[in-house]
Amino acid sequence: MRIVAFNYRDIPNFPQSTVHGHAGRLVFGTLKGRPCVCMQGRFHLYEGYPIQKITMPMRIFKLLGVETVILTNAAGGLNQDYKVGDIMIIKDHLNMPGFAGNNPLAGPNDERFGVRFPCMSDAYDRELQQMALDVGSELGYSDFLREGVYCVLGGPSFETIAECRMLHKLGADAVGMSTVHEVIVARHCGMRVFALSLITNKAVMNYDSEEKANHEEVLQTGKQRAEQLERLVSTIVTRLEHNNNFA
Ligand SMILES: O=P(O)(O)O[C@@H]1C[C@H](O)[C@@H](CO)O1
Ligand code: HPA
Repeated sequence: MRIVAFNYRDIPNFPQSTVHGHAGRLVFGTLKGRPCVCMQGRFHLYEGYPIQKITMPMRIFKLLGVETVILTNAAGGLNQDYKVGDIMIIKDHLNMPGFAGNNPLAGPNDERFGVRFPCMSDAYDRELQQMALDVGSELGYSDFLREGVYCVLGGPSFETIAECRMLHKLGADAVGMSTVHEVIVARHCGMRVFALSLITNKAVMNYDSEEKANHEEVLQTGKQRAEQLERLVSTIVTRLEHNNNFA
């Protein structure tokens, strides 16, 4: 596969990755003939960026002709059935910063991209979720493939025990610090969205627990599952309809 990569720092007005483990490159290439653009590193509220800046790449992708966006993240497992290393297909989200008014679409609506009040009940494409389940089963991943609700918080501090218990009660299966803002902007401008969480750690829910969430564990679990995640995502991409949905 021939690729062309650009460092974020060389792209005018593009935000810079500040997180360890996020390379900060935009990579263009083809996957079995399908043109793709990949972000090696995304942006987070906790890096101090305004929410519109975090999500700016989505609008750039729309202008480049992208039709399908695939997002992946690391998340803490709230669902007690989840194990570290599980891959969760995101079927819905809880947008906590949004509850407090921090939504990437706040402010004047840019009609060139979409409507003032976009629907979010269909944010995560159901056909792509089913395709991921089918691909996962063909690849032998069914034992660690899940479907669930992702909850975004602002970070960077990990959650307290009381917060984890509350989020679980509210219906979240996993908690993280990204993705949802991009999903909202991608859906606003009509791109199809598919998203996955890798459960990199178990959220601490119990006052007797000795476990402590930490970024090293997140990176380590990411490395352990990287190959399988890559196979899952690349197989999904190669099954997207030709001339229609390019990631
Ligand atoms: O995939 P993302 O960037 O959402 O990963 C999570 C949130 C923080 O960046 C980091 C914390 O360990 O993992
Ligand atoms: N909480 C929030 N974000 C995360 C976690 C977590 O436990 N793990 C990876 N990203």
